[in-house]
Amino acid sequence: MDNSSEGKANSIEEVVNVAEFEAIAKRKLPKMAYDFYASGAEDQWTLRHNKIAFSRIRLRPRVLVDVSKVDMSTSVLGFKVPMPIMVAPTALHKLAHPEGELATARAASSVGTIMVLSFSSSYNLEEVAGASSGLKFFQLYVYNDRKIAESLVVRAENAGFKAIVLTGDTPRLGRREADIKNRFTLPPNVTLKNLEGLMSVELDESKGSGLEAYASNTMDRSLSWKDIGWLKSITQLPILVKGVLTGEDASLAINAGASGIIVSNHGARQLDGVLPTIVALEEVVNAVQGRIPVYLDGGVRRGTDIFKAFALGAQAVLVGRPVIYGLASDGQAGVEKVLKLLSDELELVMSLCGCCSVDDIKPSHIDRASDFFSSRL
Ligand SMILES: Cc1cc2nc3c(=O)[nH]c(=O)nc-3n(C[C@H](O)[C@H](O)[C@H](O)COP(=O)(O)O)c2cc1C
Ligand SMILES: CCCCCCC(=O)C(=O)O
Repeated sequence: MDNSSEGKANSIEEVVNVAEFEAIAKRKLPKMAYDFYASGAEDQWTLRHNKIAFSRIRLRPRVLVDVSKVDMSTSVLGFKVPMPIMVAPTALHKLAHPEGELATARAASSVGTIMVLSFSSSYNLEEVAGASSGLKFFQLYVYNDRKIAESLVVRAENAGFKAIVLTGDTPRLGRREADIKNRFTLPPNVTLKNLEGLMSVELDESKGSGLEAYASNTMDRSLSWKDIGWLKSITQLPILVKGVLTGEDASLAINAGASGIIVSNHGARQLDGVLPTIVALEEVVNAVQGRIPVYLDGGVRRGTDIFKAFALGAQAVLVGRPVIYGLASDGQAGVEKVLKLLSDELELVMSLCGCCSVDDIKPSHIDRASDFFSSRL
């Protein structure tokens, strides 16, 4: 990726873009933690292309538009937010910072946006709910023991979470070779805190990634579209399906009663070789035909990326690694800075493209005849 200022900042004060947080985080974190956060599956082709694909889309700005007022606000599942950028669910924030998900929740709340808390968080969902008054959704994995999901969904609803994000792309964990080499395991002060009292969490790293071995024993590989009905029978909350990359699955999600879709390849950590999300987005949006909202994550690092996702039909984006790197760099303040940088950049690109609201961002603001669209990659 051509990111000329990537990695140049020596301190938080010097950071001028989101990508620069990664180098600071890398310096601060133990190798095992940094590699866990940074890596993708296998050859990491999709990891690279999640970003490259954004850079291949050109913008078509409109000029001499009155942009003296630019409003980035939108609504997500009926909740008004000042910017269309959410915190994606990512595991184990305590590996990045002692205040972990508590700091992330406070940061999301202070900028007014939504945090999706990972099932695999290192503070439990009640602790995170109590950390800030901001809007939160809960991401769900379903284990072989379905009572665990049932218990967590009820707890999330009682704690005030406003939606369940069902991750559909993880019947097994992808092959993350850095974690295999590092024999990934958890330090004594970090665990999957939501599971305390429900099951013991022990990672066996003797043959490779302890997390992969653990997931392989616990994840319910039989989970399928019919289980959305089961999920709807245990919660009143809207359900977003995360991990959709095809029009076929988008239609199945709608038929199953999903309230929204997150186009995601899990930050390229599951199946290497799948389409970059910004490329998959158009097919999903075409299949959905406006019936439910479509959100996107994967490789979003610039306001221009967010703008391009909107031009292709996304109604909000989520960011994963940048939030973790901000957290590792400077706790709550670091996450706030990441979210603020992205929203400032979005406001600028909207102004420079002649868009006063996110609804003004249209397909005509991007160049559909570029090499990106003729070759798709
Ligand atoms: C370290 C890490 C942990 C993740 N943990 C989860 C998780 O627990 N549940 C989930 O649905 N997705 C998880 N994801 C995927 C993110 O929700 C999101 O799809 C991805 O990070 C977006 O790509 P980006 O990191 O390029 O922004 C994780 C991603 C990373 C990098
Ligand atoms: C439930 C155990 C597996 C946690 C995996 C977290 C995750 O999704 C990731 O990408 O890492």
